[in-house]
Amino acid sequence: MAQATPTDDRRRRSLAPLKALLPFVKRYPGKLAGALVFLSLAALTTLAIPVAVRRMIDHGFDDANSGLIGAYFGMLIVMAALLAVASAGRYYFVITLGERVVADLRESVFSHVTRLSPGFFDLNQSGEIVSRLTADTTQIKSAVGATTSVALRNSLLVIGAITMMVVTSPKLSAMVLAVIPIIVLTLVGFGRSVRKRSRLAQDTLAEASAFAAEQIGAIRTLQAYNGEPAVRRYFAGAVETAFEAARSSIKARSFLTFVAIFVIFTSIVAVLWFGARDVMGGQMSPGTLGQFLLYSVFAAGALGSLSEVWGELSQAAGAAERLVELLDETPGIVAPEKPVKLPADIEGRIAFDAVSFSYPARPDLPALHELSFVAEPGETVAIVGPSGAGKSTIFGLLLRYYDPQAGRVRLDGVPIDSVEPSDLRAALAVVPQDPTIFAASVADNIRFGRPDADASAIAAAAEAANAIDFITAMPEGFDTPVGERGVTLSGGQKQRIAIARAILRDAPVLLLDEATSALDAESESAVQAALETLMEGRTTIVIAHRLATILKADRILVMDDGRVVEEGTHGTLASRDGLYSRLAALQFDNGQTPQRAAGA
Ligand SMILES: Nc1ncnc2c1ncn2[C@@H]1O[C@H](COP(=O)(O)OP(=O)(O)OP(=O)(O)O)[C@@H](O)[C@H]1O
Repeated sequence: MAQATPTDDRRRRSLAPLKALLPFVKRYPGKLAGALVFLSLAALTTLAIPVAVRRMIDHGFDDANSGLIGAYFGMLIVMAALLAVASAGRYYFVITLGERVVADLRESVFSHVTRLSPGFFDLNQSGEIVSRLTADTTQIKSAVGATTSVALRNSLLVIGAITMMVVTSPKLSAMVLAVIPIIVLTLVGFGRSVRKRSRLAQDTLAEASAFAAEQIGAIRTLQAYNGEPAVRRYFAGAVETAFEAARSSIKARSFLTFVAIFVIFTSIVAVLWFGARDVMGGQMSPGTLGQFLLYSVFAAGALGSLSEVWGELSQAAGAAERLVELLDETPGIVAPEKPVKLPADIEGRIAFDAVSFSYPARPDLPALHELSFVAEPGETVAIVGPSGAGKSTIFGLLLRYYDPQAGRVRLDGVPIDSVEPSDLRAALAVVPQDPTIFAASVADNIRFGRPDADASAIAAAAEAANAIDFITAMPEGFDTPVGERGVTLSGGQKQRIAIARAILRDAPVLLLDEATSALDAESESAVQAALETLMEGRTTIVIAHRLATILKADRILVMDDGRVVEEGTHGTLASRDGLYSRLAALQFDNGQTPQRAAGA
């Protein structure tokens, strides 16, 4: 995604990206407080146990105090109960907090992604973004929940146990404490390397997901070209790379665990040896040694877990960093601070005024050069021109998917970058060449044009779009699911659903990208008739591929290489010896004579 800079590199070495999660955690002070209370309670109870054990060893076995032993055991059971309650409470609060934070994080990342402009998606793969939304957030879930709680509990335990060790026996403590810096340094050093490797693993995984999503989406083409083996090999390769990256991060973590546990327990054995000599020499009571030993085992166990947890937190930091990058991505198209309102009754005058534009993915290759034209209210303007001339780009700019580098686009005299993008888009209805059909019912697909439309409005739109016959013939009529991207529909049916959607939208300006694929004569005339209903009384800009459409247009703009090179009606343009007459001869005829096409 974003290019790595030296600052990125510095960030990459710390747990800092996890800080970005704080605002999400702070939204739930109740859960956070609950988690902290139970966390501290569990740690305190654990820390009290060795004291009870010492009293039991030193006094419980005296004949004089034999009655006390029952009381000591009773006390231990109360502590066990407390510890159990505190641990259960901690688990509940911490895990729900983790789940809550990740749910919020997913919502906000997704909602941010929907705000990003198409320019961002020209440069990033959708499958990769989905992987961030799922795989990375899952990794953060365990970090925010379980891992943080283990980290906090163990930090409290380490601090508490060490304090109690010093209180119990300063001499023995000094020996144990000498090894702590060794452990901490190893932790920090390995944490960095784990984090870097974990990020690499997540990045590779995201690439593999993006690849898989694309291939699965194109399964028909894949099979038609016998591309399965190559694609399988590629995916397996990507997954193996991700596995290797994960394994190297796990290796680093295992070694870290080995060092921590070995160093810690060796130092405990040493302490036990010196302590035992003190007990035999009468300088220390057996209970005190027992108490000290328990504290050092607690401290050691806690430090051991901390080393593991550190690795996990470093991994989560890698994932958080990727999400933060996505959240930091600013939309290329922003609403103006003080948006101008479009007139309530939009007439639909469209003006391009010396517009120059190149796509973010191809900054050096202008798609439009100082392009100017006007479409008057109610007028039908056909745009024709060779492939790559910039026809679709005009739609992209009008919909404000992108902003031009120079020049202005106006709707009813108002520059479109001074209005709220949603207001602008509400004034436009689009029928693309290859309409997007969602995996939903026919009715839901049409309702996409106006979400509050009722069933009768949807049926009326389907009727006007000449779609009603095939819809009612479907097994469940309007409620029939159409499959992913409408795989169960024919090309002409998809187009008519898209037209019904645009009819329902009832916007003053219609942007129509005519399908190039040949439909059979019957569905072609059904689609054509539906379009004519739709165009009535609206300003229509149509990227035209059919002579029938061109003949009906009020005006034709002929485009070549990002410029309007000719303008006029079919009659005037065809009689000139220009690009239009050449295109008309080659492209629009399609075996149809003008007369037949006009009458279709
Ligand atoms: N998202 C994009 N990123 C970068 N370049 C693009 C993008 N979309 C189009 N282009 C380039 O911009 C130029 C104009 O493309 P455009 O899609 O507007 O052409 P068109 O006239 O609609 O072509 P066609 O009739 O083949 O659909 C082409 O050179 C194309 O390669």
